[in-house]
Amino acid sequence: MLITLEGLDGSGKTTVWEALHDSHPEATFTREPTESWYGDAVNRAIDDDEADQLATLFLFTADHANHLSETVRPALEDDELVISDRYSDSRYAYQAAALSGSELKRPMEYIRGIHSAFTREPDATIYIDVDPETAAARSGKTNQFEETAFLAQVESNYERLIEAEPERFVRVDGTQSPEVVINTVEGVVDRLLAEHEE
Ligand SMILES: Nc1ncnc2c1ncn2[C@@H]1O[C@H](COP(=O)(O)OP(=O)(O)O)[C@@H](O)[C@H]1O
Ligand SMILES: Cc1cn([C@H]2C[C@H](O)[C@@H](COP(=O)(O)OP(=O)(O)O)O2)c(=O)[nH]c1=O
Repeated sequence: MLITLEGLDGSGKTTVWEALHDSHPEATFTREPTESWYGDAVNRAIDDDEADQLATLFLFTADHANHLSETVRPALEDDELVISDRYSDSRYAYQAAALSGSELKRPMEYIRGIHSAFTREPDATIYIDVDPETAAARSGKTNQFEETAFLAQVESNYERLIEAEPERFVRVDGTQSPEVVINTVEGVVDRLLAEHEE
């Protein structure tokens, strides 16, 4: 089973993902951008304010392809629980925002289209919900994607994704204390696993 964690920068995904290591030690924990050289290339683009946004999309997508073949698909074939800190929805939300106003007419549809031929949809996605102001403040605005106005566009893209597939998403209020958010997500993962095994 593939469960992904999504949300704005600073929503608390990594805090939750780390806590899940203790509550669900049997799972395969992974993330995007990955630790591979493809992920290194992605991180160079994230840190370059002048990076071409279409080129950046393809770097993220290349990293995703390698992530699928090296980590996600083999673990799923072994019937493992895979928990990924960010996954394809991050592209649909962030790169659609980064490419709004570009030559692409419908950036989100385009990005979904290039993924659809090869990606593996998550079985469930936990969306950690915080407002863009909280997200920007918590993340410290260290890169081009962490500005409040940009994150507001990303947030509305996530809302479009949730509206289109409400059955896949589980929304968790990320403005609660870390303890409450962690307990809630651990409970959600247990429920999803139980439903998956039915
Ligand atoms: N529920 C929370 N309430 C307040 N601060 C939080 C909460 N969860 C995480 N943080 C803090 O916010 C910052 C970003 O958290 P992090 O887990 O790295 O978020 P993300 O991976 O979504 O960017 C960190 O300093 C973290 O300690
Ligand atoms: C995976 C992914 C991340 N990003 C952005 C979100 C972050 O600003 C940055 C790095 O991701 P990440 O390391 O997960 O940052 P954070 O823990 O702060 O959420 O890359 C995209 O724009 N598209 C993507 O597909």
